[in-house]
Amino acid sequence: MSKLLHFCAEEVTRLFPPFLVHLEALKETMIEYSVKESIVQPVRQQLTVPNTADRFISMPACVPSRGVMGIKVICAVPSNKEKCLPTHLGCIQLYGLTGELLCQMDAEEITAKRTAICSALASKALANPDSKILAVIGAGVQAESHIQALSQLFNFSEIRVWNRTKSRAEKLVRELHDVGNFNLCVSDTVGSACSDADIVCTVTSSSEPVLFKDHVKPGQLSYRVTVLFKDHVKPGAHVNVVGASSPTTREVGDDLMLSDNLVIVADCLNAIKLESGDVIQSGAAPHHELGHVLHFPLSRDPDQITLFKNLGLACQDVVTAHLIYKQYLSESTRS
Ligand SMILES: NC(=O)C1=CN([C@@H]2O[C@H](COP(=O)(O)OP(=O)(O)OC[C@H]3O[C@@H](n4cnc5c(N)ncnc54)[C@H](O)[C@@H]3O)[C@@H](O)[C@H]2O)C=CC1
Ligand SMILES: O=C([O-])C1=[NH+]CCC1
Repeated sequence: MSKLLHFCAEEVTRLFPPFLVHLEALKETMIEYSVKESIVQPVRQQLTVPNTADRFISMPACVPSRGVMGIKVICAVPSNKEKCLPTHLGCIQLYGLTGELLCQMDAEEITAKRTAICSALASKALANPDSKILAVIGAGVQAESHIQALSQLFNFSEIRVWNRTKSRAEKLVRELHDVGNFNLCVSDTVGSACSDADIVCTVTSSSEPVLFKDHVKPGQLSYRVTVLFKDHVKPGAHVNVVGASSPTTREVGDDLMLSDNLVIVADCLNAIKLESGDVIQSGAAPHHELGHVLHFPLSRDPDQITLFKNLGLACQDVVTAHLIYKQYLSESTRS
């Protein structure tokens, strides 16, 4: 093997594709995955570190149309927050179809941005195009990337952030005060953040189990956290559910998951049935895949609530890493 090309976090930032290029590439990728079925991607492996909520996740995908395959390994370590370390750390290896290792790169920014872009694509396809109020539940890395991405596609007048630790929401609002021409503010409760919101994003993680008596089914041990209930969400709203990507974690109450008025869209129908605690524990039936609704627009009743379950897919990482690698190659050829 020749010398390994490694892009550290700073180089990934420098080589990162512009927002609209990234958006278009991920839109094509999701359609390719669901409609053309030309991407090979198993449901990822998630190893839980014993007696913790920490996960070691390996995510391979092969994208023949772009001539690449690759794997992201990502460690989700919620308790890193207390140590002031990133809670999602990882690396992507990119290979050519002949098997040569093209490069490897830091996965933090890729994970943050490609996840938010997929929520933005789902929102564009499913939400009211004239959405004015965005509610963000959580104030970590994904909260920031979701505010950045969604505010580029919608003309919001107000964005509200709720977080369990209010000071973190206040910090995020201070940091993003000049992102756009909208009122960015902190809400005291999930209910007040979501009241009249056109789009809601749940972007939380939980480290300690919290047992909610009303929500525990007979025979079920526990689930970690539920932050969003049906009463929080107005008819016609769109919800992106981004946290809770393991069978024992939740963000959404059964009342919303099982509502007759709800349409559930997943990034991957195979994965949602194995990974989403909200779907598995509520018994809700997902209806569509993101790639399908991007290709064949859904006609929906204006009072229906749409919910996009965003688990995150390896093909999104491989395609983003490929855009970064191509930018590197074009700079190398020029110099
Ligand atoms: N769908 C996808 O592709 C991806 C999903 N994620 C998931 O999104 C979620 C957020 O990720 P990051 O923003 O990177 O994490 P982060 O660690 O930066 O932020 C986590 C947020 O969750 C909040 N939180 C923690 N425990 C909570 C609880 N019990 N109740 C309410 N809020 C709580 C924290 O206050 C913080 O605001 C995580 O669950 C993560 O695993 C992350 C990356 C990709
Ligand atoms: O797709 C992804 O990278 C992740 N999904 C949940 C944790 C990390």
